[in-house]
Amino acid sequence: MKVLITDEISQEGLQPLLDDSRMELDIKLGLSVQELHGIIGGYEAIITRSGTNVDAALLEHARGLKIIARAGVGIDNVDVEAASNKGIIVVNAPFGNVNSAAEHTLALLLSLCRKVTIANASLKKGEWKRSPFTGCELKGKTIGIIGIGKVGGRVALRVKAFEAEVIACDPYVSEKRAEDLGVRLVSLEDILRYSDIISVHTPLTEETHDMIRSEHFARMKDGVIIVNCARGGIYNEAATLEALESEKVAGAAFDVWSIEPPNTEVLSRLIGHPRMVVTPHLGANTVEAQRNVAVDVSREIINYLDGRPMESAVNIPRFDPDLMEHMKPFMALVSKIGEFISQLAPPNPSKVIFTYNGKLARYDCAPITVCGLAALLGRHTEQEVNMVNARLVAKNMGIVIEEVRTTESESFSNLITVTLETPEGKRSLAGTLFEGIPKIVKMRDFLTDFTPEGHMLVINYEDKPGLIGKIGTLLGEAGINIGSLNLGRRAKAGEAMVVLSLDTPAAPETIEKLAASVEARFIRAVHMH
Ligand SMILES: NC(=O)c1ccc[n+]([C@@H]2O[C@H](COP(=O)([O-])OP(=O)(O)OC[C@H]3O[C@@H](n4cnc5c(N)ncnc54)[C@H](O)[C@@H]3O)[C@@H](O)[C@H]2O)c1
Ligand SMILES: O=C(O)[C@H](O)COP(=O)(O)O
Repeated sequence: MKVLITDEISQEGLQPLLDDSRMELDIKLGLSVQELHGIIGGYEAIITRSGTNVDAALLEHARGLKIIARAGVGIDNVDVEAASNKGIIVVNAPFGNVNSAAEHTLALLLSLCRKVTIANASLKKGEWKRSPFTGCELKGKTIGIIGIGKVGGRVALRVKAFEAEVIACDPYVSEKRAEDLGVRLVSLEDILRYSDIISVHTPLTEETHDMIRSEHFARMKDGVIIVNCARGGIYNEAATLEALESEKVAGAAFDVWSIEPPNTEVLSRLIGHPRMVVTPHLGANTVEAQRNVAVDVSREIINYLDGRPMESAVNIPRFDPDLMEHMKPFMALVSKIGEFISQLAPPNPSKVIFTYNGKLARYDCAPITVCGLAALLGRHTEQEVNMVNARLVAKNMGIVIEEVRTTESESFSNLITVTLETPEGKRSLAGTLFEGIPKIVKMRDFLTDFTPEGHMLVINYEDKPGLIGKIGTLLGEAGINIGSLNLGRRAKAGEAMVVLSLDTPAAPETIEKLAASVEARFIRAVHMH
Protein backbone atom coordinates (compact mmCIF):
# COMPACT_ATOMS: atom_id res chain seq x y z
CA MET A 1 0.00 0.00 0.00
CA LYS A 2 1.43 3.37 -1.02
CA VAL A 3 0.93 5.91 1.76
CA LEU A 4 1.46 9.65 1.29
CA ILE A 5 2.23 11.81 4.34
CA THR A 6 1.71 15.53 3.74
CA ASP A 7 2.01 17.05 7.23
CA GLU A 8 4.55 16.65 10.02
CA ILE A 9 3.74 13.33 11.70
CA SER A 10 5.69 11.74 14.55
CA GLN A 11 8.18 9.20 13.15
CA GLU A 12 7.96 7.20 16.36
CA GLY A 13 4.17 7.00 16.00
CA LEU A 14 4.48 5.79 12.41
CA GLN A 15 6.49 2.77 13.55
CA PRO A 16 3.61 0.27 13.07
CA LEU A 17 3.53 1.26 9.39
CA LEU A 18 7.32 1.35 9.05
CA ASP A 19 7.47 -2.17 10.50
CA ASP A 20 4.90 -3.49 8.03
CA SER A 21 6.52 -4.77 4.83
CA ARG A 22 3.29 -4.20 2.87
CA MET A 23 3.60 -0.42 3.31
CA GLU A 24 5.52 2.08 1.24
CA LEU A 25 5.62 5.50 2.94
CA ASP A 26 6.37 8.76 1.13
CA ILE A 27 6.78 11.86 3.27
CA LYS A 28 6.25 15.00 1.14
CA LEU A 29 5.80 18.19 3.15
CA GLY A 30 4.98 21.65 1.85
CA LEU A 31 3.46 20.52 -1.46
CA SER A 32 1.53 23.11 -3.45
CA VAL A 33 -2.09 22.29 -4.33
CA GLN A 34 -1.04 21.62 -7.95
CA GLU A 35 1.80 19.32 -6.86
CA LEU A 36 -0.57 17.41 -4.59
CA HIS A 37 -3.14 17.06 -7.38
CA GLY A 38 -0.36 15.76 -9.63
CA ILE A 39 0.81 12.95 -7.35
CA ILE A 40 -2.24 11.89 -5.29
CA GLY A 41 -3.38 9.45 -8.01
CA GLY A 42 -0.46 7.18 -7.14
CA TYR A 43 -1.47 6.61 -3.51
CA GLU A 44 -3.96 4.41 -1.68
CA ALA A 45 -3.69 6.21 1.66
CA ILE A 46 -2.94 9.75 2.78
CA ILE A 47 -2.03 10.80 6.31
CA THR A 48 -2.54 14.48 7.15
CA ARG A 49 -2.96 16.94 9.97
CA SER A 50 -4.86 20.22 9.69
CA GLY A 51 -2.33 21.60 7.22
CA THR A 52 -3.61 19.72 4.16
CA ASN A 53 -6.94 20.51 2.58
CA VAL A 54 -8.41 17.20 1.43
CA ASP A 55 -11.20 18.74 -0.60
CA ALA A 56 -13.41 17.55 -3.46
CA ALA A 57 -10.97 18.96 -6.04
CA LEU A 58 -8.11 16.87 -4.62
CA LEU A 59 -10.32 13.78 -4.44
CA GLU A 60 -11.10 14.16 -8.16
CA HIS A 61 -7.42 13.35 -8.77
CA ALA A 62 -7.27 10.59 -6.15
CA ARG A 63 -8.00 7.63 -8.42
CA GLY A 64 -6.67 4.88 -6.18
CA LEU A 65 -7.25 6.45 -2.78
CA LYS A 66 -8.88 4.10 -0.27
CA ILE A 67 -8.32 5.82 3.04
CA ILE A 68 -7.79 9.34 4.37
CA ALA A 69 -6.22 9.30 7.81
CA ARG A 70 -6.38 12.53 9.82
CA ALA A 71 -3.80 12.35 12.60
CA GLY A 72 -5.89 14.44 14.98
CA VAL A 73 -9.44 15.23 16.04
CA GLY A 74 -10.77 17.88 13.64
CA ILE A 75 -11.86 16.70 10.19
CA ASP A 76 -12.97 20.11 9.00
CA ASN A 77 -10.09 20.06 6.47
CA VAL A 78 -11.51 16.89 4.89
CA ASP A 79 -14.54 16.88 2.58
CA VAL A 80 -16.08 13.80 4.18
CA GLU A 81 -19.14 13.87 1.92
CA ALA A 82 -17.03 13.90 -1.24
CA ALA A 83 -14.88 11.08 0.20
CA SER A 84 -17.99 9.03 1.09
CA ASN A 85 -19.39 9.46 -2.40
CA LYS A 86 -16.20 7.96 -3.75
CA GLY A 87 -16.19 5.14 -1.20
CA ILE A 88 -13.06 6.49 0.48
CA ILE A 89 -12.84 5.79 4.19
CA VAL A 90 -12.02 8.73 6.46
CA VAL A 91 -10.47 7.98 9.84
CA ASN A 92 -9.28 10.34 12.53
CA ALA A 93 -7.52 10.01 15.87
CA PRO A 94 -10.22 11.26 18.21
CA PHE A 95 -8.48 10.72 21.54
CA GLY A 96 -4.72 10.95 21.11
CA ASN A 97 -4.31 14.72 21.41
CA VAL A 98 -7.22 15.75 23.62
CA ASN A 99 -5.18 15.88 26.82
CA SER A 100 -2.59 17.97 25.03
CA ALA A 101 -5.32 20.38 23.84
CA ALA A 102 -6.80 20.63 27.33
CA GLU A 103 -3.39 21.37 28.86
CA HIS A 104 -2.67 23.96 26.17
CA THR A 105 -5.98 25.67 26.96
CA LEU A 106 -4.80 25.96 30.57
CA ALA A 107 -1.37 27.14 29.44
CA LEU A 108 -2.94 29.93 27.36
CA LEU A 109 -5.41 30.89 30.07
CA LEU A 110 -2.83 31.04 32.85
CA SER A 111 -0.37 32.93 30.62
CA LEU A 112 -3.08 35.48 29.91
CA CYS A 113 -4.26 35.77 33.53
CA ARG A 114 -0.71 36.14 34.86
CA LYS A 115 0.58 38.19 31.90
CA VAL A 116 3.41 35.72 31.43
CA THR A 117 4.06 36.48 27.77
CA ILE A 118 4.42 40.24 28.14
CA ALA A 119 6.34 39.98 31.41
CA ASN A 120 8.68 37.51 29.73
CA ALA A 121 9.28 39.91 26.81
CA SER A 122 9.82 42.83 29.18
CA LEU A 123 12.40 41.06 31.35
CA LYS A 124 14.24 39.78 28.29
CA LYS A 125 14.47 43.37 27.08
CA GLY A 126 16.35 44.12 30.32
CA GLU A 127 13.46 45.81 32.14
CA TRP A 128 12.48 45.10 35.72
CA LYS A 129 8.80 46.01 35.98
CA ARG A 130 6.33 44.26 38.24
CA SER A 131 3.15 46.25 38.76
CA PRO A 132 2.10 46.38 35.04
CA PHE A 133 2.04 42.60 35.16
CA THR A 134 -0.38 42.20 38.04
CA GLY A 135 -2.76 39.45 37.02
CA CYS A 136 -5.82 37.65 38.30
CA GLU A 137 -6.48 34.20 39.79
CA LEU A 138 -8.75 31.43 38.59
CA LYS A 139 -9.84 30.65 42.15
CA GLY A 140 -13.40 31.83 42.74
CA LYS A 141 -14.02 32.77 39.11
CA THR A 142 -16.99 31.49 37.11
CA ILE A 143 -15.70 29.72 34.04
CA GLY A 144 -18.15 29.07 31.22
CA ILE A 145 -17.26 26.16 28.98
CA ILE A 146 -19.05 25.81 25.66
CA GLY A 147 -18.88 22.17 24.57
CA ILE A 148 -18.03 19.60 27.22
CA GLY A 149 -16.79 16.81 25.01
CA LYS A 150 -13.34 15.27 25.28
CA VAL A 151 -11.34 18.48 25.48
CA GLY A 152 -13.97 20.69 27.15
CA GLY A 153 -14.63 18.02 29.80
CA ARG A 154 -10.92 17.79 30.61
CA VAL A 155 -10.63 21.57 30.80
CA ALA A 156 -13.60 21.61 33.21
CA LEU A 157 -11.93 19.08 35.53
CA ARG A 158 -8.63 20.93 35.44
CA VAL A 159 -10.01 24.40 36.20
CA LYS A 160 -12.04 22.92 39.06
CA ALA A 161 -8.70 21.96 40.60
CA PHE A 162 -8.01 25.72 40.66
CA GLU A 163 -11.20 26.15 42.73
CA ALA A 164 -13.10 27.87 39.95
CA GLU A 165 -16.84 27.35 39.54
CA VAL A 166 -17.67 25.78 36.20
CA ILE A 167 -20.84 26.26 34.21
CA ALA A 168 -21.23 24.58 30.86
CA CYS A 169 -23.37 24.77 27.78
CA ASP A 170 -23.69 21.74 25.54
CA PRO A 171 -27.09 20.86 24.11
CA TYR A 172 -25.95 17.45 22.95
CA VAL A 173 -24.67 15.79 26.12
CA SER A 174 -26.71 14.10 28.82
CA GLU A 175 -27.19 15.65 32.25
CA LYS A 176 -25.29 12.63 33.56
CA ARG A 177 -22.17 13.75 31.62
CA ALA A 178 -22.36 17.15 33.35
CA GLU A 179 -22.98 15.53 36.75
CA ASP A 180 -19.98 13.21 36.26
CA LEU A 181 -17.81 16.25 35.52
CA GLY A 182 -19.31 18.11 38.46
CA VAL A 183 -20.41 21.05 36.30
CA ARG A 184 -23.76 22.82 35.98
CA LEU A 185 -25.43 22.73 32.56
CA VAL A 186 -26.84 26.12 31.60
CA SER A 187 -27.96 27.93 28.44
CA LEU A 188 -25.60 29.83 26.15
CA GLU A 189 -27.33 32.97 27.39
CA ASP A 190 -26.32 32.18 31.00
CA ILE A 191 -22.75 31.45 29.94
CA LEU A 192 -22.54 34.90 28.36
CA ARG A 193 -24.20 36.57 31.35
CA TYR A 194 -22.45 34.95 34.31
CA SER A 195 -18.97 33.89 33.14
CA ASP A 196 -15.76 35.70 34.06
CA ILE A 197 -13.91 33.47 31.62
CA ILE A 198 -15.37 31.76 28.54
CA SER A 199 -13.64 28.90 26.74
CA VAL A 200 -15.05 27.28 23.59
CA HIS A 201 -14.55 23.57 22.88
CA THR A 202 -17.01 22.71 20.13
CA PRO A 203 -16.21 21.45 16.66
CA LEU A 204 -16.51 24.01 13.85
CA THR A 205 -19.89 23.33 12.28
CA GLU A 206 -22.52 25.41 10.51
CA GLU A 207 -24.06 25.93 13.93
CA THR A 208 -20.87 26.94 15.73
CA HIS A 209 -19.33 29.03 12.96
CA ASP A 210 -19.54 32.65 14.20
CA MET A 211 -21.46 31.36 17.23
CA ILE A 212 -20.17 34.33 19.26
CA ARG A 213 -20.75 37.60 17.42
CA SER A 214 -20.99 41.29 18.44
CA GLU A 215 -24.45 40.88 20.01
CA HIS A 216 -23.13 38.03 22.16
CA PHE A 217 -20.11 40.05 23.30
CA ALA A 218 -22.53 42.82 24.28
CA ARG A 219 -24.26 40.47 26.72
CA MET A 220 -21.00 39.38 28.42
CA LYS A 221 -19.66 40.77 31.69
CA ASP A 222 -17.37 43.77 31.31
CA GLY A 223 -13.74 42.65 31.49
CA VAL A 224 -14.48 39.05 30.46
CA ILE A 225 -11.61 36.79 29.36
CA ILE A 226 -12.09 34.54 26.34
CA VAL A 227 -10.17 31.48 25.16
CA ASN A 228 -10.23 29.56 21.88
CA CYS A 229 -8.22 26.38 21.59
CA ALA A 230 -10.87 24.69 19.43
CA ARG A 231 -11.31 26.17 15.96
CA GLY A 232 -10.86 29.62 14.43
CA GLY A 233 -14.17 31.25 13.59
CA ILE A 234 -16.22 30.06 16.57
CA TYR A 235 -15.78 33.57 17.98
CA ASN A 236 -16.29 35.94 15.07
CA GLU A 237 -12.79 37.37 14.73
CA ALA A 238 -13.77 40.92 13.69
CA ALA A 239 -16.18 41.09 16.66
CA THR A 240 -13.42 39.78 18.95
CA LEU A 241 -11.09 42.56 17.79
CA GLU A 242 -13.81 45.15 18.38
CA ALA A 243 -14.54 43.78 21.86
CA LEU A 244 -10.82 43.88 22.75
CA GLU A 245 -10.47 47.43 21.45
CA SER A 246 -13.53 48.60 23.40
CA GLU A 247 -12.14 46.80 26.50
CA LYS A 248 -15.37 44.80 26.84
CA VAL A 249 -12.96 41.86 26.67
CA ALA A 250 -10.04 42.23 29.08
CA GLY A 251 -7.95 39.65 27.33
CA ALA A 252 -8.14 36.82 24.83
CA ALA A 253 -6.05 33.70 24.31
CA PHE A 254 -6.32 32.01 20.91
CA ASP A 255 -4.51 29.03 19.42
CA VAL A 256 -6.58 28.68 16.27
CA TRP A 257 -7.57 30.93 13.37
CA SER A 258 -10.20 30.97 10.67
CA ILE A 259 -7.38 31.08 8.11
CA GLU A 260 -4.15 29.22 8.86
CA PRO A 261 -1.58 30.64 8.41
CA PRO A 262 -3.51 33.88 9.15
CA ASN A 263 -3.22 36.37 6.30
CA THR A 264 -5.94 38.99 6.68
CA GLU A 265 -5.90 42.50 8.06
CA VAL A 266 -8.33 41.60 10.87
CA LEU A 267 -6.27 38.58 11.88
CA SER A 268 -2.99 40.46 11.88
CA ARG A 269 -4.52 43.20 14.09
CA LEU A 270 -6.03 40.58 16.37
CA ILE A 271 -2.76 38.67 16.71
CA GLY A 272 -0.87 41.91 17.29
CA HIS A 273 -3.25 43.15 20.00
CA PRO A 274 -1.36 43.66 23.30
CA ARG A 275 -4.05 41.90 25.37
CA MET A 276 -4.02 38.86 23.21
CA VAL A 277 -1.98 35.69 23.93
CA VAL A 278 -1.52 33.72 20.76
CA THR A 279 -0.03 30.46 19.50
CA PRO A 280 0.12 29.02 15.97
CA HIS A 281 -2.25 26.05 16.43
CA LEU A 282 -0.09 24.27 18.98
CA GLY A 283 -2.85 22.57 20.97
CA ALA A 284 -1.81 19.13 19.78
CA ASN A 285 1.91 19.82 19.60
CA THR A 286 3.26 17.65 22.37
CA VAL A 287 5.56 14.69 21.87
CA GLU A 288 2.98 12.49 23.57
CA ALA A 289 0.00 13.65 21.52
CA GLN A 290 1.84 13.43 18.23
CA ARG A 291 3.03 9.91 19.03
CA ASN A 292 -0.51 8.91 20.07
CA VAL A 293 -2.29 10.22 16.97
CA ALA A 294 0.31 8.78 14.59
CA VAL A 295 0.06 5.36 16.25
CA ASP A 296 -3.74 5.54 16.12
CA VAL A 297 -3.97 6.31 12.40
CA SER A 298 -1.18 3.84 11.56
CA ARG A 299 -3.14 1.10 13.31
CA GLU A 300 -6.31 2.05 11.47
CA ILE A 301 -4.54 1.77 8.10
CA ILE A 302 -3.29 -1.67 9.09
CA ASN A 303 -6.81 -2.63 10.26
CA TYR A 304 -8.09 -1.56 6.85
CA LEU A 305 -5.52 -3.70 5.05
CA ASP A 306 -6.23 -6.69 7.30
CA GLY A 307 -10.00 -6.34 6.84
CA ARG A 308 -10.50 -5.74 10.55
CA PRO A 309 -13.11 -3.31 11.94
CA MET A 310 -11.92 0.29 11.99
CA GLU A 311 -12.53 1.97 15.32
CA SER A 312 -12.28 5.59 14.23
CA ALA A 313 -13.74 5.64 10.75
CA VAL A 314 -16.02 8.65 10.57
CA ASN A 315 -17.92 7.65 7.45
CA ILE A 316 -18.42 3.89 7.78
CA PRO A 317 -21.84 3.16 9.24
CA ARG A 318 -21.25 2.56 12.95
CA PHE A 319 -22.01 -0.97 14.04
CA ASP A 320 -21.38 -2.54 17.39
CA PRO A 321 -17.97 -4.33 17.15
CA ASP A 322 -19.39 -7.48 18.85
CA LEU A 323 -22.25 -7.51 16.35
CA MET A 324 -19.74 -7.12 13.48
CA GLU A 325 -17.70 -10.04 14.80
CA HIS A 326 -20.83 -12.21 15.04
CA MET A 327 -21.98 -11.15 11.57
CA LYS A 328 -18.63 -11.66 9.79
CA PRO A 329 -19.43 -15.15 8.31
CA PHE A 330 -22.85 -13.91 7.16
CA MET A 331 -21.24 -10.85 5.61
CA ALA A 332 -18.99 -13.21 3.63
CA LEU A 333 -22.06 -15.22 2.60
CA VAL A 334 -24.09 -12.22 1.49
CA SER A 335 -21.10 -10.89 -0.48
CA LYS A 336 -21.06 -14.18 -2.41
CA ILE A 337 -24.81 -14.02 -3.00
CA GLY A 338 -24.57 -10.38 -4.13
CA GLU A 339 -21.66 -11.06 -6.44
CA PHE A 340 -23.35 -14.13 -7.93
CA ILE A 341 -26.81 -12.68 -8.51
CA SER A 342 -25.39 -9.47 -9.96
CA GLN A 343 -24.00 -11.56 -12.85
CA LEU A 344 -27.25 -13.40 -13.50
CA ALA A 345 -30.10 -10.97 -12.96
CA PRO A 346 -31.56 -8.77 -15.70
CA PRO A 347 -30.49 -5.11 -15.68
CA ASN A 348 -32.08 -2.04 -14.06
CA PRO A 349 -33.25 -3.34 -10.69
CA SER A 350 -35.63 -0.94 -9.00
CA LYS A 351 -35.57 -2.65 -5.64
CA VAL A 352 -33.34 -5.04 -3.71
CA ILE A 353 -34.84 -7.00 -0.84
CA PHE A 354 -32.63 -8.65 1.75
CA THR A 355 -34.57 -11.32 3.65
CA TYR A 356 -33.10 -12.86 6.79
CA ASN A 357 -34.67 -16.07 8.11
CA GLY A 358 -33.87 -18.01 11.24
CA LYS A 359 -31.74 -17.24 14.31
CA LEU A 360 -29.84 -14.56 12.42
CA ALA A 361 -32.99 -12.44 12.24
CA ARG A 362 -32.83 -11.86 16.00
CA TYR A 363 -29.90 -9.49 15.42
CA ASP A 364 -29.52 -6.16 13.65
CA CYS A 365 -28.73 -7.32 10.11
CA ALA A 366 -27.79 -3.85 8.79
CA PRO A 367 -24.07 -4.69 8.40
CA ILE A 368 -24.99 -7.71 6.27
CA THR A 369 -27.31 -5.63 4.09
CA VAL A 370 -24.64 -2.98 3.48
CA CYS A 371 -22.09 -5.66 2.64
CA GLY A 372 -24.45 -7.47 0.25
CA LEU A 373 -25.34 -4.21 -1.42
CA ALA A 374 -21.67 -3.34 -1.95
CA ALA A 375 -21.05 -6.74 -3.58
CA LEU A 376 -24.16 -6.45 -5.71
CA LEU A 377 -23.55 -2.94 -6.99
CA GLY A 378 -19.77 -3.13 -7.16
CA ARG A 379 -19.74 -4.98 -10.48
CA HIS A 380 -21.98 -2.49 -12.21
CA THR A 381 -20.56 0.93 -11.48
CA GLU A 382 -17.29 2.55 -12.41
CA GLN A 383 -16.74 3.69 -8.89
CA GLU A 384 -15.57 1.55 -6.00
CA VAL A 385 -18.54 0.47 -3.91
CA ASN A 386 -17.94 -0.55 -0.32
CA MET A 387 -19.54 -0.34 3.10
CA VAL A 388 -18.87 3.41 3.18
CA ASN A 389 -20.95 4.35 0.17
CA ALA A 390 -23.12 1.33 -0.75
CA ARG A 391 -26.38 2.91 0.42
CA LEU A 392 -25.47 6.26 -1.18
CA VAL A 393 -24.62 4.60 -4.49
CA ALA A 394 -27.91 2.65 -4.41
CA LYS A 395 -29.81 5.86 -3.72
CA ASN A 396 -28.06 7.66 -6.57
CA MET A 397 -28.95 4.74 -8.88
CA GLY A 398 -32.60 5.03 -7.81
CA ILE A 399 -32.62 1.59 -6.18
CA VAL A 400 -34.81 1.08 -3.14
CA ILE A 401 -33.41 -1.16 -0.41
CA GLU A 402 -35.66 -3.22 1.81
CA GLU A 403 -34.77 -5.47 4.72
CA VAL A 404 -37.07 -8.22 5.99
CA ARG A 405 -36.29 -10.22 9.12
CA THR A 406 -38.19 -13.24 10.35
CA THR A 407 -37.05 -15.87 12.82
CA GLU A 408 -39.16 -18.47 10.99
CA SER A 409 -37.17 -20.73 8.71
CA GLU A 410 -38.33 -23.95 7.03
CA SER A 411 -35.19 -25.97 6.42
CA PHE A 412 -32.16 -23.96 7.47
CA SER A 413 -31.20 -22.53 10.82
CA ASN A 414 -30.15 -19.34 8.96
CA LEU A 415 -31.04 -18.30 5.43
CA ILE A 416 -30.25 -15.12 3.52
CA THR A 417 -32.26 -14.38 0.37
CA VAL A 418 -31.46 -11.52 -1.98
CA THR A 419 -34.31 -10.61 -4.33
CA LEU A 420 -33.99 -8.16 -7.19
CA GLU A 421 -37.07 -6.54 -8.67
CA THR A 422 -36.31 -5.78 -12.31
CA PRO A 423 -38.38 -4.77 -15.35
CA GLU A 424 -38.19 -8.45 -16.42
CA GLY A 425 -39.52 -9.71 -13.10
CA LYS A 426 -38.15 -10.83 -9.74
CA ARG A 427 -34.95 -12.82 -9.39
CA SER A 428 -33.81 -14.30 -6.11
CA LEU A 429 -30.90 -16.23 -4.73
CA ALA A 430 -30.73 -17.74 -1.26
CA GLY A 431 -27.74 -18.98 0.68
CA THR A 432 -26.75 -20.42 3.99
CA LEU A 433 -23.59 -21.36 5.87
CA PHE A 434 -22.71 -25.03 5.99
CA GLU A 435 -19.91 -25.59 8.54
CA GLY A 436 -18.97 -21.94 7.96
CA ILE A 437 -18.82 -22.30 4.15
CA PRO A 438 -21.20 -20.20 2.00
CA LYS A 439 -23.62 -22.36 -0.03
CA ILE A 440 -26.27 -21.28 -2.51
CA VAL A 441 -29.34 -23.36 -1.69
CA LYS A 442 -32.00 -21.78 -3.86
CA MET A 443 -31.99 -20.01 -7.22
CA ARG A 444 -35.45 -18.64 -7.99
CA ASP A 445 -37.51 -21.73 -7.05
CA PHE A 446 -34.86 -24.31 -7.90
CA LEU A 447 -33.31 -26.03 -4.92
CA THR A 448 -29.54 -26.10 -5.35
CA ASP A 449 -26.47 -26.89 -3.27
CA PHE A 450 -23.16 -25.43 -4.41
CA THR A 451 -20.32 -23.22 -3.22
CA PRO A 452 -20.04 -20.06 -5.31
CA GLU A 453 -16.36 -19.80 -6.24
CA GLY A 454 -14.06 -19.50 -9.24
CA HIS A 455 -15.37 -19.93 -12.78
CA MET A 456 -18.95 -21.13 -12.98
CA LEU A 457 -21.56 -21.78 -15.59
CA VAL A 458 -25.29 -21.61 -15.00
CA ILE A 459 -27.55 -23.38 -17.55
CA ASN A 460 -31.32 -23.60 -17.51
CA TYR A 461 -33.04 -25.97 -19.98
CA GLU A 462 -35.93 -28.37 -20.44
CA ASP A 463 -35.19 -31.46 -18.36
CA LYS A 464 -34.57 -34.31 -20.83
CA PRO A 465 -32.38 -37.42 -20.54
CA GLY A 466 -28.85 -37.26 -21.93
CA LEU A 467 -28.22 -33.53 -21.68
CA ILE A 468 -25.73 -33.69 -18.81
CA GLY A 469 -23.66 -36.08 -20.95
CA LYS A 470 -23.69 -33.60 -23.83
CA ILE A 471 -22.48 -30.80 -21.55
CA GLY A 472 -19.63 -32.99 -20.25
CA THR A 473 -18.58 -33.97 -23.77
CA LEU A 474 -18.57 -30.41 -25.12
CA LEU A 475 -16.60 -29.08 -22.18
CA GLY A 476 -14.18 -32.01 -22.47
CA GLU A 477 -13.66 -31.20 -26.17
CA ALA A 478 -12.87 -27.61 -25.17
CA GLY A 479 -10.30 -28.93 -22.67
CA ILE A 480 -12.25 -27.68 -19.66
CA ASN A 481 -12.30 -29.77 -16.53
CA ILE A 482 -15.52 -29.78 -14.48
CA GLY A 483 -14.81 -29.31 -10.75
CA SER A 484 -18.39 -29.92 -9.61
CA LEU A 485 -21.88 -30.14 -10.98
CA ASN A 486 -25.11 -29.33 -9.22
CA LEU A 487 -28.46 -30.14 -10.71
CA GLY A 488 -31.50 -28.24 -9.47
CA ARG A 489 -34.85 -29.50 -10.76
CA ARG A 490 -38.31 -28.07 -10.91
CA ALA A 491 -40.11 -31.36 -11.49
CA LYS A 492 -43.57 -30.11 -12.41
CA ALA A 493 -42.37 -27.67 -15.01
CA GLY A 494 -39.84 -30.21 -16.29
CA GLU A 495 -37.03 -27.70 -16.03
CA ALA A 496 -33.45 -28.17 -14.90
CA MET A 497 -30.94 -25.65 -13.58
CA VAL A 498 -27.36 -26.85 -13.80
CA VAL A 499 -24.56 -25.04 -12.00
CA LEU A 500 -21.06 -26.13 -12.96
CA SER A 501 -17.80 -25.09 -11.47
CA LEU A 502 -14.99 -25.15 -14.01
CA ASP A 503 -11.24 -25.29 -13.56
CA THR A 504 -10.79 -22.78 -16.42
CA PRO A 505 -13.27 -20.29 -17.87
CA ALA A 506 -15.37 -21.31 -20.88
CA ALA A 507 -14.81 -19.25 -24.05
CA PRO A 508 -17.86 -17.54 -25.64
CA GLU A 509 -17.83 -20.06 -28.56
CA THR A 510 -18.00 -22.99 -26.13
CA ILE A 511 -20.87 -21.33 -24.30
CA GLU A 512 -22.69 -20.85 -27.63
CA LYS A 513 -22.20 -24.52 -28.55
CA LEU A 514 -23.44 -25.61 -25.12
CA ALA A 515 -26.52 -23.40 -25.42
CA ALA A 516 -27.38 -24.89 -28.80
CA SER A 517 -26.81 -28.50 -27.81
CA VAL A 518 -29.09 -28.43 -24.73
CA GLU A 519 -31.48 -25.82 -26.18
CA ALA A 520 -30.77 -23.65 -23.16
CA ARG A 521 -33.42 -21.18 -22.03
CA PHE A 522 -30.70 -19.35 -20.18
CA ILE A 523 -26.94 -19.76 -20.01
CA ARG A 524 -24.49 -17.49 -18.24
CA ALA A 525 -20.84 -17.64 -17.16
CA VAL A 526 -20.26 -16.39 -13.62
CA HIS A 527 -16.82 -15.45 -12.30
CA MET A 528 -16.37 -15.11 -8.57
CA HIS A 529 -13.50 -13.16 -6.99
N1 LIG B 1 -6.01 23.39 19.19
C1 LIG B 1 -5.80 22.13 18.89
O1 LIG B 1 -4.72 21.77 18.48
C2 LIG B 1 -6.88 21.13 19.10
C3 LIG B 1 -6.57 19.84 19.51
C4 LIG B 1 -7.62 18.93 19.68
C5 LIG B 1 -8.92 19.32 19.43
N2 LIG B 1 -9.17 20.57 18.97
C6 LIG B 1 -10.53 21.03 18.72
O2 LIG B 1 -11.20 21.11 19.96
C7 LIG B 1 -12.60 20.97 19.72
C8 LIG B 1 -13.17 19.94 20.67
O3 LIG B 1 -12.60 18.67 20.41
P1 LIG B 1 -13.15 17.39 21.18
O4 LIG B 1 -12.25 16.28 20.86
O5 LIG B 1 -13.41 17.74 22.59
O6 LIG B 1 -14.54 17.17 20.44
P2 LIG B 1 -15.80 16.41 21.04
O7 LIG B 1 -16.61 16.03 19.86
O8 LIG B 1 -15.38 15.35 21.99
O9 LIG B 1 -16.58 17.53 21.86
C9 LIG B 1 -17.25 18.59 21.26
C10 LIG B 1 -18.45 18.93 22.12
O10 LIG B 1 -19.06 20.10 21.58
C11 LIG B 1 -20.45 19.95 21.74
N3 LIG B 1 -21.16 20.86 20.84
C12 LIG B 1 -21.39 20.72 19.52
N4 LIG B 1 -22.10 21.76 19.07
C13 LIG B 1 -22.33 22.58 20.12
C14 LIG B 1 -23.00 23.81 20.29
N5 LIG B 1 -23.59 24.42 19.25
N6 LIG B 1 -23.03 24.37 21.52
C15 LIG B 1 -22.43 23.77 22.56
N7 LIG B 1 -21.78 22.58 22.47
C16 LIG B 1 -21.73 22.00 21.26
C17 LIG B 1 -20.69 18.50 21.45
O11 LIG B 1 -21.93 18.07 21.98
C18 LIG B 1 -19.51 17.85 22.14
O12 LIG B 1 -19.81 17.48 23.47
C19 LIG B 1 -12.74 20.63 18.25
O13 LIG B 1 -13.00 21.80 17.53
C20 LIG B 1 -11.38 20.11 17.90
O14 LIG B 1 -11.11 20.21 16.53
C21 LIG B 1 -8.18 21.49 18.83
O1 LIG C 1 -8.05 18.85 15.36
C1 LIG C 1 -7.02 18.58 15.95
O2 LIG C 1 -6.69 17.42 16.24
C2 LIG C 1 -6.14 19.68 16.37
O3 LIG C 1 -6.63 20.90 15.97
C3 LIG C 1 -4.73 19.48 15.99
O4 LIG C 1 -4.50 19.78 14.65
P1 LIG C 1 -3.04 19.48 14.08
O5 LIG C 1 -2.92 18.00 13.98
O6 LIG C 1 -2.98 20.15 12.76
O7 LIG C 1 -2.08 20.03 15.06
